[in-house]
Amino acid sequence: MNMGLHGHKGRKHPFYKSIYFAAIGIYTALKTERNVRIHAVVSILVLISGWVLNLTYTEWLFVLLAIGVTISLEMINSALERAVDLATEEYHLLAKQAKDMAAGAVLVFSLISIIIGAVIFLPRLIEILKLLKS
Ligand SMILES: Nc1ncnc2c1ncn2[C@@H]1O[C@H](COP(=O)(O)OP(=O)(O)OP(=O)(O)O)[C@@H](O)[C@H]1O
Repeated sequence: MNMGLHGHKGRKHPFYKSIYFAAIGIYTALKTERNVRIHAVVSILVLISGWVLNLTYTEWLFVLLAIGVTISLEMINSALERAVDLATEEYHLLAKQAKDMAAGAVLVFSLISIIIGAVIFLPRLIEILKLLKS
C-alpha cells in the first residue's frame, strides 16, 4: 500500500471531490439507516415548529446544534458499525465494546437534545395550551 506524500493510499482529491464523497455519505446514510431517516424527519418537524413558534436567535443556535450533532453522531455510529463488521464477522468482545460505546455516545447526546428541546419548546406549548383553554 503506497502511503506516498499524500498520506492515505497515496490518493489526493481536489476539495470539491471530498465534498462530493461526503454528500454521497449523507445520501447513503439516509438510504440505508432507518435511524438516520427518523432523525431527519424529526429534525424537519422541529425546524418547522421553531419557525412557527418564532424562536429567538439563541434558541435557534441550540436547536441547530442539537439537530446537527445528533445526526452527525448517528452517522459516525453507522460508519463505525460498518468498519467493525468489515474487521470481523466473528463474535468479539472488542467489536461488542466498540459498537456499544458508539451507541452510548449517540444516547448521551440524545438525552442532552431532549433536555434542550424540552427547555425551549415546553414553555411555549404550555403557553399555547393556556391560550386554547381561556
Ligand atoms: N462482531 C460482534 N461481536 C460481538 N458483539 C457484536 C458484534 N456485532 C454486533 N455485536 C453486538 O450486537 C449489537 C447489535 O449490533 P448491530 O451491528 O446489529 O448494531 P445495532 O445496534 O443493531 O445497529 P443499529 O444502530 O443500526 O440498530 C451491538 O451493539 C453489539 O452489542
